[in-house]
Order: sequence, then C-alpha cells, then structure tokens
Amino acid sequence: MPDRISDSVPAIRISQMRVDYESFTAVKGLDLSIHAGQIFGLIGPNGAGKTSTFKVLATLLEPTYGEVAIGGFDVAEQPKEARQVLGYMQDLAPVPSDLKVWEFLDCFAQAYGLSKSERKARIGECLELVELTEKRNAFCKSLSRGMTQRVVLAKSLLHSPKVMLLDEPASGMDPVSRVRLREILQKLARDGVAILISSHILTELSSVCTEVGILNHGELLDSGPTHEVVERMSAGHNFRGVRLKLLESSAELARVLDKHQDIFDMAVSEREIRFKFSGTPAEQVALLKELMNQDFAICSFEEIANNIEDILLNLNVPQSSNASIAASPKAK
Ligand SMILES: Nc1ncnc2c1ncn2[C@@H]1O[C@H](COP(=O)(O)OP(=O)(O)OP(=O)(O)O)[C@@H](O)[C@H]1O
Repeated sequence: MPDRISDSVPAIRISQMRVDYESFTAVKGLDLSIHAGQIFGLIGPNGAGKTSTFKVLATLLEPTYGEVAIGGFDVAEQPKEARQVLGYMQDLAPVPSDLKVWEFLDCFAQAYGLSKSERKARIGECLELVELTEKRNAFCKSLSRGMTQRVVLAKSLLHSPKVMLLDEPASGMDPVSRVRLREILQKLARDGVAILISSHILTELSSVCTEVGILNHGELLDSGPTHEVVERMSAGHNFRGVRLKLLESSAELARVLDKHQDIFDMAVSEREIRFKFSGTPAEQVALLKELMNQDFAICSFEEIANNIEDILLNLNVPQSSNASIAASPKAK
C-alpha cells in the first residue's frame, strides 16, 4: 500500500466532525490535524467526547457529519485501508483469558495477513518493545492489569501502524508500566508514528505530549503546545486553587467554608476539600488563621498551581452528591 502520510498530508485529519447519539450530540464540529512524529494528548473530563472521537477514528463509528481521514484514507469511504495504517488501543480492552500471550497475539497477526515466519518475528519484536518477552508462554489470565494493558499495546503494534490511537492507555498501569509506556510512545514517535492519546493521568500526558487539546462537552476549547495551552487557559484567572487535607470527615469544615464569600467551586470528598479562593493574599492568611483557631483536624493547606490538572478540574463540574459547588465567585 502506498504511504500517503507526508508533511502535507496529516496522519490524522478531522474536519468539522460531529457525532450524534439519537438526539444527543457528543462531539460538536471538531477540527484537528496530527502529523507524523507528533504525540497529541486529548484531555477532557468524563463524557467530553474522547471515546466517541476515538471510535470514529478507529472506523468503529460513523461520524454524523464531517470528514475524517487516517493516513489520507477517509474512514467512512475507505475504512479497510484506514484500518491497515492505524493501531487502536481501547480503554480497558478485554483479552481472552484462556489463551497464552503468544496465541492471543498470533490470532491478530494472522488477521493482519502476516505469514507464519513474519508472525513469529513480529510477535517477538512487539513483546520485546513492551518488555514482556518472558511472558510469551504465560496465560493471559495470569497477567496483572498493567501487563494486560501492555499485551494489548503489543497487539495494536503487530502490523507496524503509522497512526496509533490510545484511549486511556495508562488506566490500570502501575507507575513502572506507565514510565515504560511513555518511553515506548516516544520511541514510536521518533520512528515517525503519529500518536493520539487520551488520559486522566494528566501529569503523565503533559510530559509525553508534544501538543494537547482540551475537549469539553464535545467542543475543543483550545489546542497547541502544552505550555501554551496551559498559559492561555489560566490567563485572567483572579483566583487561586486550594487543597485542604483533613484527618477526619470534611463535612463540617465544608459547611463553614461554604459560607465564605471568597470561596467558590468547592469539591468535597471524605478527607479532602478543593476550592477556589478569590481573596487577596492577606485575606488568605486571615482565612488560614480563622481555620486554625477552630477545632478542625487540618493536616495540610496547599495552593494548587494552574496546571493542566487544574484546568481539567475547572472544566469538570462534579455532579455527585458528595461535592458541593458554587459556579462562580460569590457577589461581595
Ligand atoms: N452509545 C451511546 N448512546 C448514547 N449516548 C452515548 C453513547 N456513547 C456515549 N454517549 C454519551 O456521549 C457523551 C460522550 O461520551 P464519550 O464516551 O465519548 O466521552 P469520554 O470523554 O470518552 O468520557 P469518559 O472519559 O467517561 O469515557 C457522554 O455524555 C455519553 O454519555
């Protein structure tokens, strides 16, 4: 098959893509271009439309509207060709527990049309890449969740794809596997593979991605080099993020904080409270003194920098009953 990816043809091109589920629009007019060698991180809270976007790119879901091409092949009109250039690692992909690792990989290698000798060599290379060579004869069911994720990654790489789609690949991985994943992605990118990755582990994502995009309610709010996006999204904020940790239930303290006029967007969990504080530094000192004078078991009071995690936190308005929220700074 001719290699259609070049400097002028993006590896992934999404133009005005919309995804509707009956009357609900999950993705609203998305535009995105990702080139060979790029690692692009799609960041967004639950329900932002990340998986819907990945499913369209992986030819598993037709977009309602718009044009989507992988390696120059339109996913709706040339899905077979597109599939040959893409590798898709879905969020927590199941693996058959009664197969050995090499048998599982061999099934997919056969489906990709590799000959017996090619299959053997390629399975060996992919297992080496994900550092699971010694698990070749192990049963899939005996692997940890992190190792299973790495086997799924090896499976997605069997046909040497030019485009990799990884939806939440780090979920379930231990820290060592995550570092390994980062190294593998960087190596693939150096070899010219275009990578689209989504994750909730944002610190991991920002350190590996060349660019990021912030998706919320199906709309791309911003995209570009990571530090530029963080700067733009944080610009004009006249508040600081604060995180309080407690040794006891945070409910009573949350009630006190909720009455404070400079505190908003409060998110409360069992022993932690996060909120935004719009007061001056002197007012922050006064708040801290006031809290210390009361009988709360506060073990830390920490300012959270405006990083990509805060941006996501700002977008992700909690809906659960254990979170109380005020949408904007309270009127003074
Ligand atoms: N088959 C479906 N039918 C109806 N609505 C759906 C369907 N699949 C997804 N949705 C809705 O579309 C929206 C986007 O879902 P999607 O899974 O793409 O988001 P996401 O960013 O991947 O979220 P998460 O991180 O929770 O997986 C959500 O509101 C979801 O409930």
